[in-house]
Amino acid sequence: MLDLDQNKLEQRTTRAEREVKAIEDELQRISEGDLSYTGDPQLEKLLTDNEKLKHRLAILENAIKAESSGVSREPTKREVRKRPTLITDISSVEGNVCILDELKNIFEVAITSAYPNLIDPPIVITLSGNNPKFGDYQCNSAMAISQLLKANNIKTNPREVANNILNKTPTSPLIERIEVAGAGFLNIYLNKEFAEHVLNCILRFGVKPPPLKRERIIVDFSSPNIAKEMHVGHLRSTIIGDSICRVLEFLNQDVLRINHLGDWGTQFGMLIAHLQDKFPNFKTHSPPISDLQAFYKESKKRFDEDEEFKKRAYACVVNLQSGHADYITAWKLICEVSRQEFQKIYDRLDIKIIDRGESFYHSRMNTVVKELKDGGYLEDDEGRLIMWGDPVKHDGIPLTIVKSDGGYTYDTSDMATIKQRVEEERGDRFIYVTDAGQYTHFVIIEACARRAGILKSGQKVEHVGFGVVLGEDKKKFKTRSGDTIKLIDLLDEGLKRALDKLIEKGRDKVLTPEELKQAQEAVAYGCIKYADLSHNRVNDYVFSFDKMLDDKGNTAVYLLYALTRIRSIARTAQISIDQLLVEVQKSGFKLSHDSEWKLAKVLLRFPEVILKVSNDLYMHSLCEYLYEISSTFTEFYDKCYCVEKDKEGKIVKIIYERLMLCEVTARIMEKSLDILGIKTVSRM
Ligand SMILES: NC(=[NH2+])NCCC[C@H](N)C(=O)O
Repeated sequence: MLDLDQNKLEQRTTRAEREVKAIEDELQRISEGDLSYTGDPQLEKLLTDNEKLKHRLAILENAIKAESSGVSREPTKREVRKRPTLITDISSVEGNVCILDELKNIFEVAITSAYPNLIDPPIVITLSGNNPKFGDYQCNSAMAISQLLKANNIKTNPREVANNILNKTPTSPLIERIEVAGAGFLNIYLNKEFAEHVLNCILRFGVKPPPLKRERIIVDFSSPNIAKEMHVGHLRSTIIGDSICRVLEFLNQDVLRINHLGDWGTQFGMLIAHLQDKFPNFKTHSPPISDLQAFYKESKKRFDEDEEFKKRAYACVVNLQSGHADYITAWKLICEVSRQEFQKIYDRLDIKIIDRGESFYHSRMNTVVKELKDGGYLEDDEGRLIMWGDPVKHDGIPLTIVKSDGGYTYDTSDMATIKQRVEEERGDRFIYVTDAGQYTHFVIIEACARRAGILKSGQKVEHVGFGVVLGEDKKKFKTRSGDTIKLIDLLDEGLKRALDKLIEKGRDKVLTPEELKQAQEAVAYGCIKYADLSHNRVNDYVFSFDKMLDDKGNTAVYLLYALTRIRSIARTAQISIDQLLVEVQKSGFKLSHDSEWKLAKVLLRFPEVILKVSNDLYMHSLCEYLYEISSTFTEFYDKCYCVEKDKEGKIVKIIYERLMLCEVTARIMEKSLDILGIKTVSRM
């Protein structure tokens, strides 16, 4: 009986143990991701698909590894780049040729034919700097290529690579010769004949832009807020934004200049309430608000101190938002007063811009909010609706799309704005010029717009940020009494200081009153713009009239003087541009003196400087270039006389080539100053 029981018990134990073992095995397989035990056909299919994908992934990973280590292999069809078309004949070249780009093309051809199996080899061309020993430009690809080859167990050294590249470099009318130097540099010497031809073209046809694919570019700049002051930050945005538009317009881009005025928001509630009290008949008689800032301050004071007023202000917002006619009229009146103030600044600085403030997007905000809601992009956060740029990582801060009271924010308006610019304006490039503090705002706007599919690949968002303006004491820019400086007052002071400077130099005695006034304005506004543009915009900058009106160093005054001096050379020679053209065609144009050649090479760089600036939007490179032209010109003029006079001051000889260099220099300087928004004068 006992035996029998024991037997049964043993059998049951073994069975149980077997079952436990089976369950354990299954658990093990499941935890390793193997679900095959289920026998579900759909799952089976997914599992095989998964296996296939894993295999594919391994192949791709290997390919990526091979590529990043620079392994050379047969390039795939897609990787074979279209061979660039090179310039073969000088006469086909015009004055707008970008030498740097052509050299890149030449060396792309050379390098890809020397190393056909290298995927995406580095094509590094730079300006050689001041030492003529290193040529005019350099190709520095040999070192990097040699590294790539070594990583792939191909024994070589940079000099050998440089020589291989040199052997494959096609001849070009741009290049006189190329030398292998040092550790494998390729020093490139430009061809004088080519330079002479280009300068001749500029003389005959003017300064022409290098070709660039036309894009629709929306530049959002200036953008002050209604009823609040337009401060020095907005001045920076205005100056930088205008100059960016100018360079893009010069390059034949389709530019839309937008003033994204802060013309919508809760501040209008108190402004309207105050308007109703102060000017009850505002609907029939335009209210004489001369100082909107003071008006703003008064209404703010009442808003903060008077509960009754506050309630009315809120009611006004509701009425305005719902489009009540009287409230719209009041709002328009207030906006108009501000606009007229802003326009005074724009007129003085010669700024063209289209007003399209936040209110323009009022109804579009509803649409975008609905779309974002429907798309499942919004999350509830204690009653607010927020959107993350990255829904998984939650990097940075999210946008607040709808506030807990149902209202919209700056974020909402910028989402509606970017959607309008993509879908209605059909923009390719979206540029925002604001203080550096708004950088993250635009990063998140871009991320959210991409996430929501508003922005497509190929469409670029660029935030052009800038630093704070400081006073000479390196503190926040304020008046002596500590008030914020009104822009109009600042411009007036500029005018006064410019006139003082001109009188100090005795210019009032030689210029006509009209010329003096022109010079005064050119100097005043020119120096304010140039001081801003000539610094790397991301840095804070110290606003100093003394520094910007200095006629030595890299200032507008120095450049404007230099330009008038160059212009006066042809005037003393009494040679018109037509005569100059005839003479130059007769004698042929030859660069002989070293200083002429040096100046010519600087002038030839204009297209590459313009293309660089239009791409990175750092205008200070153009200012540095202008300063380089002007100092190279001075060096040339010191060494090379253009007009020879006898003891009595009678002209005995004119060197036309040199007058021509003067003319081309002046034209390139004028064009550059024009791009910076600076007016030039013929006499100063
Ligand atoms: N789309 C934009 N958010 N543009 C910039 C607007 C600048 C804003 N009004 C300010 O004063 O700071």
